[in-house]
Formats: sequence, C-alpha cells, structure tokens
Amino acid sequence: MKLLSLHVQDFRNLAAVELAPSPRATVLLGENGQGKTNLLEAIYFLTTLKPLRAVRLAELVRFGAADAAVAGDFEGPGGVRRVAVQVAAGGRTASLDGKALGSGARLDDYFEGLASVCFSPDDLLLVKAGPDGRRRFLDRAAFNRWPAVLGEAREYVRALRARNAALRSGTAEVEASFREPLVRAGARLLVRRRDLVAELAPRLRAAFAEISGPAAPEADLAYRAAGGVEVGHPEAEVAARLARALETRLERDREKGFTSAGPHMDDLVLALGGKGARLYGSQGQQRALVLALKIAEIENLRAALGRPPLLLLDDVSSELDPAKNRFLLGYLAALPAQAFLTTTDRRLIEPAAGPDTAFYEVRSGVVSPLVS
Ligand SMILES: Nc1ncnc2c1ncn2[C@@H]1O[C@H](COP(=O)(O)OP(=O)(O)OP(=O)(O)O)[C@@H](O)[C@H]1O
Repeated sequence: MKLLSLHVQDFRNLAAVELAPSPRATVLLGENGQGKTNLLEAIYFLTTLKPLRAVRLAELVRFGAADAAVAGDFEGPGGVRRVAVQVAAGGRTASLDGKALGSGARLDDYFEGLASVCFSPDDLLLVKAGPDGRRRFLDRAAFNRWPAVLGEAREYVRALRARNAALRSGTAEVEASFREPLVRAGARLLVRRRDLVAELAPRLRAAFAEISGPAAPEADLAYRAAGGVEVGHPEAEVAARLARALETRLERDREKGFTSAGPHMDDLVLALGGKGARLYGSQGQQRALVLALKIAEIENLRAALGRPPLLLLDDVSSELDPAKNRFLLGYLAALPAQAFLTTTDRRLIEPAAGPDTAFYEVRSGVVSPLVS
C-alpha cells in the first residue's frame, strides 16, 4: 500500500497541505515547532484512526477552526482507495472512497492493507519508563497486526470502567454482572498480546544481536500478567484463570474501588542476558533494545502483510548515538518501505536518502517542496 497523495486541512498548525510523497523516503525539514511532527501525526491518525500524541481529539483541530480533515490516496493491489478522517465537535468520522464508515465490518475495509509504525524520541524511554508506555506499544502493535484489536481493546476499556463503577457503588450482584464481559474482553486482549509477543521475541533477539554485536547479551521479551494469570493456554482457559484472579481479589478490589488484575495492569518485560533491562541495562543498551523492538515490529508486519508498513520517524536521528543512527539509516535505506522522516538537520538523515528521496520544508505550518 503506497500513499500517493496526502491532503491535510486545519490539523494542528497545518491549515492546508497538499503533498505528493516519494514512494520511498520523504524528508520533512524545518526548525523546531514548525509542524513537522504535526504532519507525521496527521498521517498516523489517517492510518490508525488513533491520535499519536493528543489526549483529546479536539487538540487536533487547528486553533479557531471548526474541524480538521486528513485524506490520503493509497495504491494497493486492488487499485487506488481514498481513506479520509475528519474531527469535529461530535468526534471522529472516517470514510472510505467517500462513504462514511459506521459498522465494524466497514472499518475492517478501511484498515485493509494500512499499517504504520511511528518511532519518536519518546519511544526511546520505552524500557526505562513505566508500564503504561509498554502496554500502549503492545496494543498499538497488536492493532497494526490485527486491526480487530481496535474494537476489542475498546470493549475491554468499557467493561473495565463499568466494573470499576460497580465495585465502588454497586451491589455484589451488579458487580458480578459486569465481571463476565470484563473477563471475556480481557482474555481476548491477553491472547492477542501473548501471540504478538511470541511473534516479536525471536525478531527482537535477532535485531538486537545485529545492532549490538556478537559479544552482547541475548535480548528477550516476555509478557507478564498481573495477578499471576497464566496466559500460555487456550483463550477459554485464560478467561477461566482471569476470572479466578478477579474472584480472589474481589474483597480488596471492592475496598479500593478498582480492578487489580487484567490486561490494564500487565507489563511487557524486556530482558538482557536473562536480567530485566529496566533495572540492569545501561542507557545505551536500553536504547538499542527499543530500536530492536521497533525493527522487530516492522519485520513482523512485513512478514504478515507481505510488505513493510508505512514508517514515520520523528527526529530520531538526533537522539541516537552515531553508531545506532548509522545502523537505523542503513536498515531504512535497504528496506523497500515508504517512510517519512522529520529532522532539523538534513545532514543527520542524508545517509538514508536515495535518488527518489523527496525533501519538503515545513515552516509555520506551511509545507513546500525543496529542490535539492
Ligand atoms: N490545535 C493546534 N492548532 C494550531 N497550532 C497547534 C495546535 N496544536 C499544536 N500546535 C502548534 O504546532 C506547533 C508544534 O508543531 P510540531 O510539534 O509539529 O513541531 P515540530 O516541527 O515537529 O518541532 P520539533 O522539531 O520541535 O519537534 C507548535 O507551535 C504548537 O503551538
């Protein structure tokens, strides 16, 4: 799936952008605060229907504007499709070839062949920071792999909110009635994450060894479920185990008004030489692990989709040491992927540029082609 053209209107500080990306690398150059990340965010939003940074969708609408819109023409095996998304006061509306999407089935059509992986400096804290970021990584990666996860994860959050409210103010009966949907949606999400971790782990090991050399310790990835829920079983059994964990914790959860077991409490453990990288890895090793994790996700999608996902790299080169940056750019140059890279310093990403690299300048929300 190649993005042939991009149209952005009133998205963040981008009033009106028309862009014809390169089939390979498109570089967005500009000073700080000009709108480079906003443009990546527009593409990310278009391809995932999830905001990259915003907490509320309203943040995406340009100050003073009523709504924001992003549209793209994607070329795939079945021809060219136009996907579009609009944000207004009422929320988000996605459309495919001019028809608004309502039902889940149409949403599957929307995501058919679309997948994008974003890599930003914030990701470099993935190992070091709290479990929230790792769960977020897992869910976004699982959604890239299986678009149905978008709805499944939402269902889980809805069920969790309902049960937490019941724990705080409901009777035992009300709580019990909310537990079953929570267990069903929770087990589904656990199995998705477990399967994804199983796919990513060998790829992470290989990528880390390539980045760090043969003398480096072996990298590993494991899913750690809260409440001792064992996830290495068929989904129905995982559900039974989650239900038991909730039962055991019921009194405590009622006191706290909060569900203390389930995917929202779990973690992704990254290890080096059998030891937790969060506690024992050096900063350089932790960053190499994150880079390896991103490459693992890209390679996994490439194998699953038959082609690499769309890549969005937000000023990563300035945050990586020269050796890791060389590795990343070498990897990108060899990958037949469509990529967007932002930078304040053209020299940093020059090694990834080829004859078909397109350069654009971003200044005060205006995006213009640069003739190199
Ligand atoms: N809803 C909005 N409406 C208008 N402007 C916005 C909105 N949200 C953010 N901005 C503006 O966008 C600008 C930041 O853009 P962006 O994050 O894309 O910068 P950047 O070019 O990537 O810079 P850096 O190199 O520092 O990361 C800020 O000036 C901010 O005020």
